[in-house]
Amino acid sequence: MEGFIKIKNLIKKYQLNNGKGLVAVNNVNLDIEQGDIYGIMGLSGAGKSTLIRLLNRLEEPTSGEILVKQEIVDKKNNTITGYENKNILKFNMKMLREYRKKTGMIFQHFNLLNSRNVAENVAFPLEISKWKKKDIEKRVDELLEIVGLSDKKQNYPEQLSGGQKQRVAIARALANNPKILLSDEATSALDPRTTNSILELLKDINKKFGITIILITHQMEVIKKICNKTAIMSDGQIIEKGETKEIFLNPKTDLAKEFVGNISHEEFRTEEEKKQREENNGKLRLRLKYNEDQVNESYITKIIRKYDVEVNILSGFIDKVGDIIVGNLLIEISASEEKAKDIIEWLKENKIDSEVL
Ligand SMILES: Nc1ncnc2c1ncn2[C@@H]1O[C@H](COP(=O)(O)OP(=O)(O)OP(=O)(O)O)[C@@H](O)[C@H]1O
Repeated sequence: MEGFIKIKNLIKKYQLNNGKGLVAVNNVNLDIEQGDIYGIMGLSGAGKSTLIRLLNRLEEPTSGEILVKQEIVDKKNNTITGYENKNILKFNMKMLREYRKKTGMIFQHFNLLNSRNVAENVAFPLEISKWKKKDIEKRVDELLEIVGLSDKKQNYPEQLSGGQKQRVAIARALANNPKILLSDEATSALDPRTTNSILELLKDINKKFGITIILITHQMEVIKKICNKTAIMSDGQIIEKGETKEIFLNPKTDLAKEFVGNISHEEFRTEEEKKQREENNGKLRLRLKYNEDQVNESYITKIIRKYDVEVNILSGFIDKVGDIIVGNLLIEISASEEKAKDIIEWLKENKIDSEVL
């Protein structure tokens, strides 16, 4: 299904005490489909938290639209007769309350109520929704079963590990059968193994209940593990977005390249692609030096197009030797031996100094 959540030209400006303005979210456009696990990645201060808080109006935007697909219900028969996109920024308090019920949220520090035990924490949103006591008990049991904490019903938050606390928070977020789950750095306070188990749980919930998940993180590992789509945020703007696989295999911006750089992404390749890489007899590693006239020429793009190969740039810098500008690039090419020879020959023809490492 398309266009479940459409974020259009969204802007959030803060007025600072010194009188200056700060644009935390700067003209963001995103199209999130139903069933997506959409990851928003960025460095500290990029605007991720602000963006996610705008999605349930914990923050009010300065301008823009957030369109969310809503059911049109025939109240007489209580049947769904169709769907329409509604701008949640135009919702009155009653509509907003209904929307928030269907939009769960989890946080880095869990935000549990310490005076309530596990069952009472999970029951909390149901009490607010005025469920009957009997129904609450049944639903709480269901939810604790989903998150694997049935045996901790009577425990208090202080008796739980970080991972268990996050499971309680997830159960609570799911209580009203939400359609959307917002996750604000939900695994940032957890160790790697617990992180994995929470990510597995989120993936399960997404599959089983068809809940669309929007998660923000500063960990590319999190994106890689569960997100089918990714947006990279910098200085309030989305600078790159698309299928996670595409971003891992062909990052376009320097920031995305940096995020992806240190992480192996072999699993994004198909079996056929993997086999082909094996047949390629490994990789050719070259150090290229080129002069001022050649600096602006995109030789890497030319090599990729001409020889249909994959090139990884391992490092690169432009140096000034006296008045002469010298480019220095370390690259790795996945190519058969034959192709590798052709590439070296082609570099020679183009007077690019190459050294096989
Ligand atoms: N209430 C506020 N008043 C003023 N400025 C704010 C407010 N909230 C956030 N900002 C500023 O907006 C920018 C984006 O902050 P935000 O918390 O959204 O970034 P982030 O990507 O989530 O970073 P982090 O990962 O560190 O939380 C920052 O420069 C921050 O200082």
